Amino acid sequence: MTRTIDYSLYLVTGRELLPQGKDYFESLEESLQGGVTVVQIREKKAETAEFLDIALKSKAICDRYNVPLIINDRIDIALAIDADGIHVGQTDMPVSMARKLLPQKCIIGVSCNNKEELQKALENGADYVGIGAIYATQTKDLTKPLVGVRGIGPLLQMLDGTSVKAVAIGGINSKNVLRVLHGSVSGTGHSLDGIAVVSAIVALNQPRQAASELSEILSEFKKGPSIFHGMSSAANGHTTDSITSGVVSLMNQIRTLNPLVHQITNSVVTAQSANITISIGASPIMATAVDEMSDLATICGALLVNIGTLTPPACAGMLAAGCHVNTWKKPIVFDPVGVDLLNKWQPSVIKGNAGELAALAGSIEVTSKGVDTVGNGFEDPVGFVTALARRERCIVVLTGKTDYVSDGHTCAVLDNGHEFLGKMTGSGCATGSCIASFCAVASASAQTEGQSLRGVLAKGDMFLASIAGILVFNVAAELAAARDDVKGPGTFFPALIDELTSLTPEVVQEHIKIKIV
Ligand SMILES: Nc1ncnc2c1ncn2[C@@H]1O[C@H](COP(=O)(O)OP(=O)(O)OP(=O)(O)O)[C@@H](O)[C@H]1O
Ligand SMILES: Cc1ncsc1CCO
Repeated sequence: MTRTIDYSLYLVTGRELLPQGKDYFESLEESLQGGVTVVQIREKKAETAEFLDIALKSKAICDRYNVPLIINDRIDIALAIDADGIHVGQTDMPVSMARKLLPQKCIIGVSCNNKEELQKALENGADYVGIGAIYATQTKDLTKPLVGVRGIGPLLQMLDGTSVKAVAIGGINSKNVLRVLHGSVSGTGHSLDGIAVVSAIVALNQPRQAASELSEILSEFKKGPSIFHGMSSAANGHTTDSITSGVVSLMNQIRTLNPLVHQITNSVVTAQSANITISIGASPIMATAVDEMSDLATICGALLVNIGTLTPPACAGMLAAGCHVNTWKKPIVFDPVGVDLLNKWQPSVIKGNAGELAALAGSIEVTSKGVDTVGNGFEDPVGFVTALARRERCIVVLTGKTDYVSDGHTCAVLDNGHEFLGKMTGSGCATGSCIASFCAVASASAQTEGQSLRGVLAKGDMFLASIAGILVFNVAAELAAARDDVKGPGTFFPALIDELTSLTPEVVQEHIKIKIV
């Protein structure tokens, strides 16, 4: 009988990484006390006798904690110490051959970097796969491309319907583990069975503490319901009435809370978006320098990243800002054109027009001319946003004449707005500023007392906040366009700022055009 293995926190040893003066066996024991659930002994340089000695002593320690032990590469050592399994790389003993040599109870794991390697591992009967490298690391020379967080999901999907388990490896630590867990869930809801770490435990003086922190994050993540582990939305329970009263409540709070909304946006709209943010009752800060990002993340209520006119310094700022804001569990609204940033941090909301979201989704149904969408948009916009929200594990907002907001289960269809918005540059960017401002309010006012936030990337109902941002902007646009002093898009914009400034929740409630599908 093969032993059932809990892959959650998979420690790969690395003696060369131990802090000066730290004993290898002491470090191993402390890691086990912290909650490591499986150990792989990796000794690339040791002679056989030394490897054997380390493996035997490690086995005795692991046995005391009832934690299975796996040997890297060396079948002879695995056999000699009666290990629970063996882990092979792509250039080591093939899985099928190892299977013949090892007792039936031994599990076999294999490192995989891409679909071809994973397919081979499946055909050869591997019990688990180590997917990596996710991030660049110093523990291993990389000869293959990084898988990246977003590369994990498609590989996990290949394991659907099999009993093969998967862990991700490469540069994972307590800072990025939640991003890896959230960002790697496949479109079919397949999530990682665990994460493998080396330096995030071994290189520390307090491995017990490091392991226990990682273990807590992992178990909080796994507690969440199915595909939506830790996602910020209560959309499932929403009705049009609950949305209307939720929007009224967010509007009532925004002017007293006056949240600081950090926006890294394009050079075309920076001042315009900052003014719109002020008019709805929030406070903009449009900083882009990398050095400021860590401090800003502590004081802002939400972050907006819009990549319309991307320059290398702004890109570096976006990278840093998103990582810091994720760490503080604050909302991020992403207005996309390029997707690589999403390997580094997890947005709470993605907002775009049909052309932008089609590009993000890899769909050819809709194309863009510059920043504008060509044609009528998607044939099934509700299906599209719902699928994209599921895939990206965040709220997705599709703007246009009609706006669609989905959390992957429920879709809200919003029919407010005015055609003048389509004739003004940066109206989509402004919608993003409004959404980010309400995300800041929803996050700040979220009821989280007594609730662990360890498995969650941002608190608050981002579905409701996205709807509030769109409604406030679009109802004010209707009021502005109807004014006698507004003759066209030129006079419309100042009137829009005025209407946003004086807009009340009661007026929004009167004008709201919403359907839940
Ligand atoms: N014809 C229209 N009628 C009503 N509302 C509209 C119309 N066009 C756009 N809007 C509203 O304007 C806002 C921006 O949406 P849009 O899809 O135009 O963004 P965008 O294409 O990203 O804009 P930009 O690239 O100029 O920033 C949304 O709130 C949307 O509801
Ligand atoms: C016109 C334009 N060009 C790059 S960003 C932008 C603002 C609208 O998205």
